[in-house]
Amino acid sequence: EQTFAQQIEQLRQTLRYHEYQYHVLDEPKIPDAEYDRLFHQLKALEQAHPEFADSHSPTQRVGAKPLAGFAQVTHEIPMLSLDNAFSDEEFNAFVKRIQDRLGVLPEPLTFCCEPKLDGLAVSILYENGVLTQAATRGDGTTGEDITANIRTIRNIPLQLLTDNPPARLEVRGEVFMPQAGFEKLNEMALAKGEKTFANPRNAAAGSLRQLDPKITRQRPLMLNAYGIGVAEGVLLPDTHFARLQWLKSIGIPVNKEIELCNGVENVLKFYRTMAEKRPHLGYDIDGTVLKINDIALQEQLGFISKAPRWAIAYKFPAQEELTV
Ligand SMILES: NC(=O)n1nc(-c2ccco2)nc1N
Repeated sequence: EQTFAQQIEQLRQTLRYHEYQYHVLDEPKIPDAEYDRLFHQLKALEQAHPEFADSHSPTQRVGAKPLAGFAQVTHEIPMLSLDNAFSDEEFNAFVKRIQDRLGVLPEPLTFCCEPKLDGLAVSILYENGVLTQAATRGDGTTGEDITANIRTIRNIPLQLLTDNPPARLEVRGEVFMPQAGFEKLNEMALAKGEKTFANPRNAAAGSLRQLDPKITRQRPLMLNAYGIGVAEGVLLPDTHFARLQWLKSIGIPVNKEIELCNGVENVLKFYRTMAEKRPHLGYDIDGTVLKINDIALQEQLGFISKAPRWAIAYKFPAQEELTV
């Protein structure tokens, strides 16, 4: 005979497991109706026994009342935007710049190749395994706190699926709206005489900027992780691809098209393959993102900050504040 606390905890674990199977592995073990039945059973138990309330329970996705505005969040590690290539020549020039900068290079050079989802970049912070904050990319340094809205996205876990979670883990990824959900949303908007969205990216942006999480919750949004920002209390794998696999293993959804390519020819083949797949992926992509897989090489290469390499500001010493 289980206590109510044990029943509640067991249902929470069971629901987290099935969310992982469905949203991360795409291998549901039970029909949706069974999941819904368990979900409502947990909701009823939690309502009958508020002493066991837990904000990280799978039922706690729509919490807060509408916000008056969005707080600002400063990214500890800037979320910089990507440089672009529009031809094989430009990609080859990118590789040549790397070779010139690094001198000796492993041969072949391994790239982690990813579809470039056309959504909104976000940063999601997990502290001791629980989701505590989420923010938009903003200008790369400062974003908007959209924690309440991010919590409503079904494939984002409220708690990491691991027994020894990192003290702090910042997941970076793209929130997007699949095409089918976008079309259904616009149909409903038309039927209700409301404004429609021009494309899934605008729909995703508009849905994340809702001040009322109850509205965001009704929008068919999804996350695909593509990187890690802050990571404390965990030893991360030393390649990007292995880091993405690790994220997937602890419950974070990662796009299934991502693969490793050895050498420029295979990278360009991935690019052409993704171009062919593009019309029937079910979500918008606007290209591919091709990353050096080895983290040590990434760190050697670093970032070209937004600042131009050709100008410098020569400042006067700070003036003593005039005390009035
Ligand atoms: N949008 C998108 O799918 N992205 N964006 C990155 C990225 C942005 C900065 C570093 O990596 N990676 C992927 N797959």
